[in-house]
Amino acid sequence: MSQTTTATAAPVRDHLPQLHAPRNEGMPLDLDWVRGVQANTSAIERRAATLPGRRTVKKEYQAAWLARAVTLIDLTTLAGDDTEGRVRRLCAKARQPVRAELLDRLGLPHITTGAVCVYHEMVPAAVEALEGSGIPVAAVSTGFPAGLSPYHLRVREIEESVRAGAAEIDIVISRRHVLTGNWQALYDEMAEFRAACGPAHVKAILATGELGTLRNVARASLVCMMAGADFIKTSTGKEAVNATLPVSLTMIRAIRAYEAATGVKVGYKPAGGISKAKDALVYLSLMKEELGDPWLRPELFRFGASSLLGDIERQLEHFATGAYSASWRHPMA
Ligand SMILES: O=C[C@H](O)COP(=O)(O)O
Repeated sequence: MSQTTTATAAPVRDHLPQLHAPRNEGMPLDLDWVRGVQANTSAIERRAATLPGRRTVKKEYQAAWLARAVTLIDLTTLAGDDTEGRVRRLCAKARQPVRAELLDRLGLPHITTGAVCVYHEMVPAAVEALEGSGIPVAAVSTGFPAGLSPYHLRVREIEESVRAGAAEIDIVISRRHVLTGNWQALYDEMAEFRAACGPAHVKAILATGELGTLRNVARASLVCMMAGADFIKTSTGKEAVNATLPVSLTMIRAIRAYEAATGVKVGYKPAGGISKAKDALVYLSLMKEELGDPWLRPELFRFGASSLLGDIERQLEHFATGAYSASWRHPMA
């Protein structure tokens, strides 16, 4: 049962400068709703298992879809040996992620990535390097990746990153609140983190690989949205298991349920281990099928990825020239 997703036109043609979606103002914690959420793990896993083998996008549209995927990448470096120089090179890549000549040959518009994602200390360098580009800087925060530094310092870290110019803050939640079913504590934490973000949009990293069950993933997604998360994000990239398709289905369906109840569209960011162009196409078709076209834009969908762009570039080069280039020709920074 191969269902083919077809684009009606080159899907990147309408790529606009980066805009954020309206904020999610949140709602009071509805514990009955949270406790009533179930996740049918075997059904979710069965559905997820059918996704990679399907022909998701027709061949003739693939280059355009891959270019679309580039516009959705939070181009990321989160390494202990990050330097301002590396971040500046990454930002140059974000401004021009694919060679102009290649895009011209494919008849595609010039594009940028969705954002650049760095640690707090690298925010000023990224802000300076991206000035005038319209590309937002995202800062990981709140004691990323474990989220176990003193609580007041986690709140302070958010405020400092916003002051340094980050337009997006990727916070990590306290996994223990999920594992102990303390939904009130998770809600309060998320609401305070959101308030500390001020005008910056907030992505809630659930670290799903550490939450035990898909039911916990579904409930944590819902609580974070109720507390005002603008995006929910799977992983830090540092857990043993990061973004997976079953987790994505679970979180996407929580987003759908939240929209049905509140009318508010919350964004989705799978992160960690997404490094192949073909995986990006699977995610795009999943978003289109489960949530629809609004979630194919940077306002509502991002890939958290450090090496995906290199593989997409190689595929685009193949579309343009018929030959693959070596991966070393596509350095990130
Ligand atoms: O949020 C982004 C992730 O840390 C990137 O993970 P990755 O290096 O596996 O692509």
